[in-house]
Amino acid sequence: MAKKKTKATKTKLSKPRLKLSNQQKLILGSFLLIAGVLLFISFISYFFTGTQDQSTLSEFTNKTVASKNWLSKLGAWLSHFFIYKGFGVAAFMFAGLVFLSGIFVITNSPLAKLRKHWFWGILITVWFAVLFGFFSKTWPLLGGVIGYEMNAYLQIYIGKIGTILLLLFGLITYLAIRFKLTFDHIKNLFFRVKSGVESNIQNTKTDTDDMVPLDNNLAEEAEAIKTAFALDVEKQTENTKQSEPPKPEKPTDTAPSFQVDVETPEMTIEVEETPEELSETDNLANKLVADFGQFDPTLELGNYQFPSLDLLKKYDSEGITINQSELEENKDKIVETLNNYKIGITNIKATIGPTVTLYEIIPDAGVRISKIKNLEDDIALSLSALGIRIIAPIPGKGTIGIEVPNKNATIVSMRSVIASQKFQKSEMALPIALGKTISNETFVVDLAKMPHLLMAGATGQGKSVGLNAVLTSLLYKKHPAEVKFVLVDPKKVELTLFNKIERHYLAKLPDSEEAIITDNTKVINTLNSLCIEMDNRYELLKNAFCRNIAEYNAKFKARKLNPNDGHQFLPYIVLVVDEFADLIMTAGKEVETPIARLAQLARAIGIHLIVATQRPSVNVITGIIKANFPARIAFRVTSKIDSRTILDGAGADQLIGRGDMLFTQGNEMIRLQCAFVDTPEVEKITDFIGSQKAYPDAHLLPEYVGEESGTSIDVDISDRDALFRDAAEIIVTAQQGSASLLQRKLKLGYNRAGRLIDQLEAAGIVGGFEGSKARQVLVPDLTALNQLLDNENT
Ligand SMILES: Nc1ncnc2c1ncn2[C@@H]1O[C@H](COP(=O)(O)OP(=O)(O)OP(=O)(O)O)[C@@H](O)[C@H]1O
Repeated sequence: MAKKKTKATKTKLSKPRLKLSNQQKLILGSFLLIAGVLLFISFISYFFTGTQDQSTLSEFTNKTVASKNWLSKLGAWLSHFFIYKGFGVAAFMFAGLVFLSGIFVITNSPLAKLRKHWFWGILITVWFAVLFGFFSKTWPLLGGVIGYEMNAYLQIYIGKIGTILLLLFGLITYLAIRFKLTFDHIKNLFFRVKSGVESNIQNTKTDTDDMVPLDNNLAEEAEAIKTAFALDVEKQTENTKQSEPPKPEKPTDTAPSFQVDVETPEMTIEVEETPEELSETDNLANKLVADFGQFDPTLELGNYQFPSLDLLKKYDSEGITINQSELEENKDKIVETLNNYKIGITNIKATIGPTVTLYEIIPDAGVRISKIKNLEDDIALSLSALGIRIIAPIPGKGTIGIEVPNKNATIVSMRSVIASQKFQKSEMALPIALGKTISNETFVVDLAKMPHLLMAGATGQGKSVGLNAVLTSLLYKKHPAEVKFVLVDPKKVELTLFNKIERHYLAKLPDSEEAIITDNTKVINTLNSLCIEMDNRYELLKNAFCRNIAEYNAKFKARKLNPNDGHQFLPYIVLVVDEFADLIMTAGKEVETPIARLAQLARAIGIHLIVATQRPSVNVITGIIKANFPARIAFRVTSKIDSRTILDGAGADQLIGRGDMLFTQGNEMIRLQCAFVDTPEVEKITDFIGSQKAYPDAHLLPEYVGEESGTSIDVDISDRDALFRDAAEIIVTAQQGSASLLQRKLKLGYNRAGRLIDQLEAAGIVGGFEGSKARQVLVPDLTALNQLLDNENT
């Protein structure tokens, strides 16, 4: 907008203006105004006094000879010059032009416009002079000498008809250029005149006309079209600046309708020219964007600084070093082992990665691939190395790959992947720099496209580092307004550092104190709250006619969605669950159901899940979870079965650990070295972000009222759980009214334990729900409990 304005001013400035002082302009302007008026008066007077003044013209300097002109001698001379010797009546145009010039000078209007008026004014004058030249013999004053001479000159060369046609051509050209006249306008005018005449005829015949029924039919149709295009008719009339055709004096029902019917085909052509109309909301949105610019979600933390690369550590052992002797040695061993089994090779090529080197071989014709695949252990034995993986064949390459770990692995630093062009220039919604591939290329993926990530690996193989790498990537690329994390960390120590950025990047339940969830019971509430958030977001998307969060946010930024209707900019939400196995063990279905629901539905509304587990067994990673997590990362696992569970194939058991991983998004498997980010680095980053201005609170998720908070529950004695008495005894003995105690002691799921607590409350054994505190136990000891329960039964 600002740009547009400056442009407009520039164009205005470039138009020539008079370089005079304001006083000089006033003097010159008023002189011209007066001159225009004087010319006009003298011209008028000329028609009354011209003939009498003829004789005085030659006596201009003679003071004794007076002129009859209203402006005396000067008037007589000027009018004679302009009208008689000049252009006849058309000379009035000069009076007008001089007067107009005065106005332009005084108001300091652009001279270019004035020049245009003069140009067209002179042309009109000449045109009229030539036209009136035809009548010069009878009325010489009409066209003046110039008009007469020009007319006569043209007649000599093109004759009378030619001159008339030339004048007509001049008229058409003038109208076309000045008033943008088109053929359609002429046609319209013609039809109007024609229909006007016809309607007059109709008027005289209406009483007796037996064609009325037919006309009525036409009339109905025409009436509809007429209403639809009423606006256009008006517009056309204005544009062409033609005078209105004679209107029928008092139109009858049939007559005017018939008239419109004739016009219809021309109207249709005009419709195509009509610019597309914007809806009211679009207009308003455009106006708002023009006034305030696009909505900027980052404005509240406008001064937020992204962490700099210096916060990340540089490692000495970075960069690939080629150990030629190691390469040769491995190559020889591979060739030798294969030869021992009578497998010939036509070609061998090595690609050195940060942790492993890929040897690509092309076997002789006729060698079975499965034969090489079966030699995995033999090759591993001959190379005396862990983690040999054979990829036979490498998809899309027509070679067989043998991955051999390097003797000295190089660290892939977080700094190197964050600094890479690929990451810095990525336009992804949620870019993650995972690490480097075997060909040493930085590997960047979009979490929003995955859309959820499952991570598994035995303890100590790099899962936590992997999670940190994911979170760090997002911190380096996304503003606090654009992404929020929900962190679940049952181990309580892995993600604690992120507490420092609670008010920038974390989301939590309204009543919870800690943003990072470490208590398994709270996870259920959070997951259910995320489900509510998901439903709310779907509602918003539906109302905004958007299919996904990106479309919705783009529309919101363009101010097409009204915040008063509940619309708001939606940040992406990334839910990170560490130690998923632990959660499933303690809460079972109660966790699985909302996780599966989120995984199934949340992709479009910007909630993405990252679930990490140590134990990738089938009762943790159930079929329903697996089906909804197409993107998986496997660090080293201990068994082939675990590898199958997580990757649907072997391979993860052959990794070498320390961040060596396999990544799949459903199809091919990519071996990567995970970027390494150490705890002090994460601490520095979170310190840096945490020290900056933050939002007043963490992003609040919708409130979820869990089952635990149920108030008055009347439970029938006969409906009590079979374990009711046991539960009551445990609670009374421990004097602690908590569901988790029952879960532990009775090995129950959360749901059943919660129900038991409700029943205990109804029986008056424990008190009401008290938020995060355990319920009060109302029965002091087992004797009292027995008494109470016995009394109930009688
Ligand atoms: N990408 C990596 N590059 C180099 N070393 C790594 C990498 N990832 C992990 N390591 C090494 O492995 C160690 C263990 O990693 P990490 O703490 O991530 O394991 P984990 O799988 O989370 O274990 P646990 O499940 O017990 O928490 C790290 O302290 C580090 O020394």
